[in-house]
Amino acid sequence: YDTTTCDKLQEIFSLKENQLTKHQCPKSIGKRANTIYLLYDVNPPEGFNLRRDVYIRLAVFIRQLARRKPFQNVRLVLPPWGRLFHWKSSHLHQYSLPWSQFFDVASMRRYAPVLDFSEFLDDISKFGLLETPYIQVQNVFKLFHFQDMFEQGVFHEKFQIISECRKEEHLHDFLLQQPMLWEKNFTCLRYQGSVNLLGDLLRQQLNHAAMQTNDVKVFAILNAEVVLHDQWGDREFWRARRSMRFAEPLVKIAEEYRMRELNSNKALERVQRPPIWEEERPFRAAVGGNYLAVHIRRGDFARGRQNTTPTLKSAATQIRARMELLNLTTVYIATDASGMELTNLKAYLQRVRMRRFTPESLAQKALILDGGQAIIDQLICAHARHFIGTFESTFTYRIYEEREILGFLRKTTFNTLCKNASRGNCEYNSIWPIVY
Ligand SMILES: C[C@@H]1O[C@H](OP(=O)(O)OP(=O)(O)OC[C@H]2O[C@@H](n3cnc4c(=O)[nH]c(N)nc43)[C@H](O)[C@@H]2O)[C@@H](O)[C@H](O)[C@@H]1O
Repeated sequence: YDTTTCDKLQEIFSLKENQLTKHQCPKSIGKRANTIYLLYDVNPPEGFNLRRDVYIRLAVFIRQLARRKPFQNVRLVLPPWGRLFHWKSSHLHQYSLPWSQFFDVASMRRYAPVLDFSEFLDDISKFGLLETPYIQVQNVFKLFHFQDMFEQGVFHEKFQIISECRKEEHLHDFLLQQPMLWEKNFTCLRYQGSVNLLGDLLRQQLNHAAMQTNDVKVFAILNAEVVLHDQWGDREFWRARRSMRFAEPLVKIAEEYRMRELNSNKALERVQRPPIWEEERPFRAAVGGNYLAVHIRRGDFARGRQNTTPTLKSAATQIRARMELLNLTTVYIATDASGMELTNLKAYLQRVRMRRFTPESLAQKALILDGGQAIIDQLICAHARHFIGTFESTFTYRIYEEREILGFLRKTTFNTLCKNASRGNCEYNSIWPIVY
């Protein structure tokens, strides 16, 4: 180490009382010049599956940014999962969860330089800050949409500082609840455009703060869902998406369930699943387990989207018809329906072999949590012979994507439950095929 670096760190983190000693200033600093950590978070009410899409926007951006000076050491920090609105099991601890609870972060890291939040804390501690409770965030940007997206009918990419902005009004964001983060500046920003515009914002910040050698900077973006994809559905999108493999324990539980309850296994399903995503190739010969899978979104959809969400009776009629058409005798139901709704659905599906995953014990539920249970549902739907989803549900979209990666024929995947069983005026989800 050199003492100038240590002095600089002292200054960056304003460690007035907690002076760094020579021993706290490790050699590793010299190897990691100009490290920039980009933290982000999404509007608290948004659900799990939109959050996955926001991650892809940022991962594609960070991967490309890391190729340019002075961003070679940029890191995207994955926001800890706060308690999501749809995670109803109030007896479970579901705060500040790492992404490794649900995803294979090592696999994601082979696409873009990402860190789970605890890894970020470890990383920071390498800079001799282990003893101090705070990590200084240089600037937190809270994003807002522009009121008028089109100036004289034209959509321009732009951002603009909102002068009246009170931090106290925005403290409910999960990220800001991490007690060790301390925001030096808090800026509200109107933002319109693709994620690449964030590159301009960061450059502007670095110009202001004249980045020194061996400097460390931490920035945070709140409401990152405001930034748009650079290119939705292109090769890079799909590479980032394919790198988001689920955590192994969840994959295992889904596999065991398919074997036990659906008489299905890998050999029968014949899906594409090489050990690493980088080995996946264009493939359209997956067969899938001998069952129909249906995602029936209820809850807020049943209340607020009545024009497009079928009643349970209508859904059951459509399920029966499709099973007859495909000569299938088992249906797997993924749903957020209440106990009462499930009883009704079963009544409408009498004499149909209907299956639904529930954790086998309290211990298993405590291990997988509500988020893991939803992922297991998605995995089981992804491996079915045929799938039908809910109109405009991101939960359904993620299953479509998973099936595209596994290599199913499109007609077995991009199906939508109609409002009415007669299928007149049915609204269908769009088809976004995989690109390699
Ligand atoms: C319109 C928007 O739609 C968004 O929902 P949508 O895209 O379906 O999908 P998500 O954003 O994931 O939110 C739905 C959440 O409900 C639970 N859920 C839904 N379907 C299932 C299921 O089949 N199995 C299990 N286990 N859980 C399910 C799960 O926690 C999931 O993340 C909402 O998040 C927004 O708040 C908003 O309402």
